[in-house]
Amino acid sequence: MDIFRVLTRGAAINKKGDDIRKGNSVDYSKGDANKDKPSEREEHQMTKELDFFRNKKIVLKVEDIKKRESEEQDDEEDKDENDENTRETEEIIYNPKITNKEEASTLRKSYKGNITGDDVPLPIGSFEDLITRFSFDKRLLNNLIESHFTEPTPIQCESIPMTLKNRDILACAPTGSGKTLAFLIPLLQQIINDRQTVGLKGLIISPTKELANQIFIECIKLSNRIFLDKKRPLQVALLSKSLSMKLKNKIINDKKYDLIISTPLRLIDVMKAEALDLSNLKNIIFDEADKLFDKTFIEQSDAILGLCNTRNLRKSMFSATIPSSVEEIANSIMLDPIRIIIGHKEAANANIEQKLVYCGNEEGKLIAIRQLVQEGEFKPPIIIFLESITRAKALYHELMYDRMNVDVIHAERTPTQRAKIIERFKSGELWCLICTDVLARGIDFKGVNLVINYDVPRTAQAYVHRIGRTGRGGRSGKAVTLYTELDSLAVKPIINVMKQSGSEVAEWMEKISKLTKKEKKQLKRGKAKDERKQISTVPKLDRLKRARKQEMIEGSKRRKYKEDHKKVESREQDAEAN
Ligand SMILES: Nc1ncnc2c1ncn2[C@@H]1O[C@H](COP(=O)(O)OP(=O)(O)OP(=O)(O)O)[C@@H](O)[C@H]1O
Repeated sequence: MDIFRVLTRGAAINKKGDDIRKGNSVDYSKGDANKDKPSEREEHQMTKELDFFRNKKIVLKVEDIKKRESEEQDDEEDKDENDENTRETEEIIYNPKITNKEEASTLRKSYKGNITGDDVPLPIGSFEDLITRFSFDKRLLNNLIESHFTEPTPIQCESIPMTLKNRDILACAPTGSGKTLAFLIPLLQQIINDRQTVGLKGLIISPTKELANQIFIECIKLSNRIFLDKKRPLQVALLSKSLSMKLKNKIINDKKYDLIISTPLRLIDVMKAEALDLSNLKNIIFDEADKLFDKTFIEQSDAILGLCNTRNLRKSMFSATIPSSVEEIANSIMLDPIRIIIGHKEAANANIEQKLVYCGNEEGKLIAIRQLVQEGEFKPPIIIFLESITRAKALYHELMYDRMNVDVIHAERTPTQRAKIIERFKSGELWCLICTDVLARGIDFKGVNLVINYDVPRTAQAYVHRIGRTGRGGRSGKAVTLYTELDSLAVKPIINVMKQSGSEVAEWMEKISKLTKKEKKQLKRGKAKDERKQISTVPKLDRLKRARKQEMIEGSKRRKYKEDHKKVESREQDAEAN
């Protein structure tokens, strides 16, 4: 499989980072990868993306704020920070963009927003609107601008004013469309508004450690230098194993944090030990809500809600996919909720070009990957999803053998290993990441070019989230799903997603109807999963040779370790004798 060696020569990755917004993107400017240089049109698009301050008026205002801030810091060092916030916003005159229902309706039409509920507040048309309508905190606004967030995305236009009006919300918006900030910005503002109260005021629940960590990092950036009074900074924590031990052993005060981000089990463990004071909790957010209320997590989410029993607790649910079963749950636990749908509920992000590739059988899948390489479609960074740990490992070994720059993440890898691999992938050092569904949701790798579903996902939701690792933050991306004879049922929901997302579909796909109940049951039973053949295109004899070679290498490593160990022991004995 020399073909993969093509990938290890020529192309270079810019190791400074992958944030296209900071001008650092994968650099294909050398060797064979020269052809992958962004076209003029793409460059123009990138420049447009980089033009954060399209509205010149905002630039002036931001500069005004900063100038005044430094002048005032010199003059009035002892002034109460919070009084200053209010005065500052009163002095600067902003023109809100959305002032009436007609403007709101035009804005909503522009992003296909379907908002239902009683007494729905107006959306914001810019972050400026927050200042006029909600006395938005100056520091928070500065932190947003310093992170280059100058205009709200559609889900942010809707969810921020609704949260600030204390409404429960159920929000569904495409992958990579800024849902994290959509709940973080108003939550932090709520905490600032409630600055007199000491103790935990907000909880964010996420299904995986990686996602919880990502939300925490984003939250730290946004809450930077925000003080709730002269000496008390706004305190945010990720509920890690060590923090939960410290809370349980009373090494840390249970009122220390204003906001905690956690996975369900870790939180329940701390709550049950009564190591967190929940008496002042005002907000709870379920990110990836459909996951948190599906059969794997529902008991845990229910337990959390049972333990958070403060009056008027505001609840929010966010996801890129909200099936009707989750809507029912939301309606049963929320008070007078507002339902926000951006785009089509069952569609994938429209920036993703989706493709289905028929491979006949398992061998065909490896051949299809080689073909992608030959056709120049295999442009890193790439994520490949498989349905099980065993299969992810097998593909990893297969591609490793071909000297591909690849690593694998699944539940059997330690948290440290997972974090290191993610870091390498983000920095561009690692080109291709193989994984199971542990990374299918929420994780924000900015510049991913291609997602490959090596195994067809079992549900439309899983498909939307997996392919949503590309095409984020307004960029475009590609998703290729490989399927075999065994997947004739499993591709049906995917074809539907493709149709809903406006993707081009072949004639035969048009004819495919929805799954019948019987077919759904069959799919759930995972028939194809049991019947899939091992991953390899290498003949059996070669595989045996490979295994033998691997055994010899391992054996030689073991012998060397023993010899080294003996040498150290004898040196220590000599030293003792002398
Ligand atoms: N207002 C904004 N302006 C520019 N970029 C933004 C804005 N809001 C968010 N982003 C960027 O968009 C990217 C995707 O955001 P985020 O991770 O919140 O997506 P998401 O909707 O939660 O996706 P998923 O459904 O996959 O979890 C991030 O890199 C984020 O920094």
